[in-house]
Amino acid sequence: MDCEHDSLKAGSKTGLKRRRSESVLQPASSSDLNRCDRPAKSRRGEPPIWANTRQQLVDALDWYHSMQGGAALSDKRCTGFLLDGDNGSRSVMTDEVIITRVGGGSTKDSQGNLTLQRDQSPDGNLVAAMMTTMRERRPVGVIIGSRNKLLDIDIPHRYCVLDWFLITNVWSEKFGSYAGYRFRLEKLDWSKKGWWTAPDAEQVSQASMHGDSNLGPAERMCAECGKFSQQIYAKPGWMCLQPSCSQFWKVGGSEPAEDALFEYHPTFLNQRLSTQPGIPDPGPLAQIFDKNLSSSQGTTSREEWKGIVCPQCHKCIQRITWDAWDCSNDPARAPSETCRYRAERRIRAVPLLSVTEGAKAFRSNQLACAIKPAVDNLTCAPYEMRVYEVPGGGWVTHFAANPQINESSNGPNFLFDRLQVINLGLRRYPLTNSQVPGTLTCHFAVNYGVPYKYVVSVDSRGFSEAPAEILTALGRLSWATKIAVGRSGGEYQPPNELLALGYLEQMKIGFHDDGEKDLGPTIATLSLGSRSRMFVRMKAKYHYGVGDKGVPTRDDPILPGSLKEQERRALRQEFEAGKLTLPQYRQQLTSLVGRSGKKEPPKLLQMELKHGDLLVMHGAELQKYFEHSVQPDHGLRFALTARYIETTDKTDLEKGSFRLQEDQVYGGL
Ligand SMILES: O=C(O)CCC(=O)C(=O)O
Ligand SMILES: [Fe+2]
Repeated sequence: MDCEHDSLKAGSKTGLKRRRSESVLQPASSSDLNRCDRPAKSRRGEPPIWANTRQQLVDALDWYHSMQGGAALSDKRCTGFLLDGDNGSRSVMTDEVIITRVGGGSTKDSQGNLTLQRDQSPDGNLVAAMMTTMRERRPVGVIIGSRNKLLDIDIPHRYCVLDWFLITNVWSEKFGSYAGYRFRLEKLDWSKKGWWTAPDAEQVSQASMHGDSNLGPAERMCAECGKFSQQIYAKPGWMCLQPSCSQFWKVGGSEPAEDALFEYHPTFLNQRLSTQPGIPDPGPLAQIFDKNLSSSQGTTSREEWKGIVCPQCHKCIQRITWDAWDCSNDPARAPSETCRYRAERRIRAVPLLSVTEGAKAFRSNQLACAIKPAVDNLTCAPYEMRVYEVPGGGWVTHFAANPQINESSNGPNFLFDRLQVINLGLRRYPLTNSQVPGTLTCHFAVNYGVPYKYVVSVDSRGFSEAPAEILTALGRLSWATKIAVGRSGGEYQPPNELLALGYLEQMKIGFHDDGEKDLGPTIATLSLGSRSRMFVRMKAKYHYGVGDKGVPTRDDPILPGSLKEQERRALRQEFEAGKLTLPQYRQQLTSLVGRSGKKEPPKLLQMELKHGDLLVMHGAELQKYFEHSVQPDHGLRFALTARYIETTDKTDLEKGSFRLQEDQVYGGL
């Protein structure tokens, strides 16, 4: 048995006591990232896989698909677990065992500690998945984050993979006033010490390696409920762990004091369950191989833009550039990183027919629309022009193409083929307002002309450096913009910026607006390749009139079609007439809309964008109060979007100026 753990003490509410250093660990805060109060111990080795951001892990590891929270679930099982800052009280980590909280159902108190707000249910997704995974004895990949304080080593990177572990126990305990779940993880392979252990840590004894049968079960039956509970703690002693029992979490009839000392029972801590037969072999934590040794041509499949583990430095690297995996191309790269691994991948050109043929027609409800378009088959024939007037939000004009348009010289078919062979410089950028720092867009982008900074901050190349195809597209976009704006009586401003987006399979652009401060009110897009669906909806804060925390939206115009529009207007009038105080107005508004600000507002427009189609959004309100998203559904797609950006910056103006060749000017067919 590994004696190191014999008298391991779990912390009281104020922290954790551990025999090695007897120091008290305070809850981690973001300011003490990577810093310990005592000198860090040296460690035996390096992590087999690591990452700087959460999305790097998620992109490269099949078993860790979770952008928030600790547990990664798949098919109602837990496949991976991240131990970062908030482990909760009584958590411990030894060389082979981790005991921590299941997580979920908590909020942070004023000191940043996670506290439960209600009892955690055994039927909740997380707890149920933990239990199923334990019962089925499925190995779980474990990652440690640098905010974790359970180990007194310097954790070398923001996220480091530990190893495969087994969930051996899941049980309930009391945290403050509520019952929550905790679990015990045991390293699957004890034949090698983990990289995180001290270089001089004792090797695991033969008895522990094979399971120590002398330990015997430390279980007792509760005299009150008749159910068995394991003895987790030597101090304060055995407790019934059935939350429904009146004796739950009690020793001798009363609950342990807030500052009681908890000491794990050696039998519980050192039991070895991972030697039992029937545990599936999880294989390697990731396939690590040099992509330079496989084909240098890629496909447009999802596999192509997954992350890989760098064969040289073992960092999870994302597919950031269109045509390479490049370890140095990491926006979160630390100054100490020197790896230059790069695997070039040209995406094999796909014929247009492979993305336009064979798509199943959308069902009518997939395109059902609250707003009916005015259809005009004459003005721009053979384009069919569909004009949607969005109440309170301007116009969306859809120019639906046909084969005659697509096959014409310099037309959409030609552009689709060409964009696949020229080097556009497409790459993924970090999202600016993401909740999880470092999250990259789910599409590739490149900006030409005046720099455009809204959705993502994209470097810009001047139109003088742009491939001819970009200017050809600009000619068509200018034509559509002029017609759409003219029809709605607006003032035409020629575009000076073009954003090209590239979508591989399963990529998309989520809901966003294009309402940058200096951005003109008109945005035109040319779709090439895979068919896609575009959605337009009112922003939640205007649809509901309250934000997701229930606070009324400032300057809410109460748009036509917004939720409880009439009632909201009446309430507003009462408030403005002084019949309601501000708190009364807020309270009545919130109860009127049912604090539904978190639910997704309904989609007002659902349009099918096909190869060759042009789409123009016109009206500043369309960007201010509404948002749009696009979901390609059948493979490779490019979207070329032109805008007018107001600027006085000389360099930017120069970047945005262009002259079209005669064959790039477009006047319709
Ligand atoms: O892919 C598209 O069609 C739309 C792109 C878009 O919304 C944008 O570039 O802002
Ligand atoms: Fe957009």
